[in-house]
Amino acid sequence: MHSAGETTPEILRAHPGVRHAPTPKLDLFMVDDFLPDELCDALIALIEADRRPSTVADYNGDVHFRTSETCDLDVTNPHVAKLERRLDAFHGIDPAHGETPQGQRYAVGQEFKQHTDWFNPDGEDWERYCSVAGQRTWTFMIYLNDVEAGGGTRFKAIRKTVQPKKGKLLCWNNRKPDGSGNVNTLHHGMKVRSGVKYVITKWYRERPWQ
Ligand SMILES: O=C(O)CCC(=O)C(=O)O
Ligand SMILES: [Fe+2]
Repeated sequence: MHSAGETTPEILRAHPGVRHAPTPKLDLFMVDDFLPDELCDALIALIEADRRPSTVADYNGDVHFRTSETCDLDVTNPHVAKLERRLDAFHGIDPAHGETPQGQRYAVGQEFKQHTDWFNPDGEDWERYCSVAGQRTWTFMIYLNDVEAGGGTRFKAIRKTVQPKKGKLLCWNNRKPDGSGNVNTLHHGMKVRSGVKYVITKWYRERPWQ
């Protein structure tokens, strides 16, 4: 059995074309062509139209840690609703556990340095971000375009860099089997060298988000 904020490797692997990174260190999955090109283009247009500087939790003093821009997507928009339905059908997680989906935009030279998506229970922002809905469980990330150069997502613990590809989904479990944060999920949204990079990020929580 798994809880409402969860999915399982078995559920994910049941879909055609899903690849599982061959490592015991974390559960990481990829699938190409998860979103059709037209939907990627529509989501890029939404990100272009409404973006703000990205923020971080537990600020570490490095103003260059996350230099991208973020868009809080409007879930009443039909393209965003389509994205959400596609995700729901894929992972089976109760949609109530999902945070508002975001778009991220990286221009040349922008990056998100190595971090985990789970929050540090001893960190100063735990109360602010996790007191109601709890820890992040799963991360779903979708590349919305092909990037000319750079912009890969690097998982150092398994020496793997995932290259952006239009419509490709990447997802992973942020926790170890005992529910605590898995440091092997540390990842780096690497600098874009040429072109612009757009991604969707959708995070799930242990308890309902809203
Ligand atoms: O852009 C990437 O490749 C990684 C994005 C990311 O890690 C995040 O938004 O949490
Ligand atoms: Fe991340």
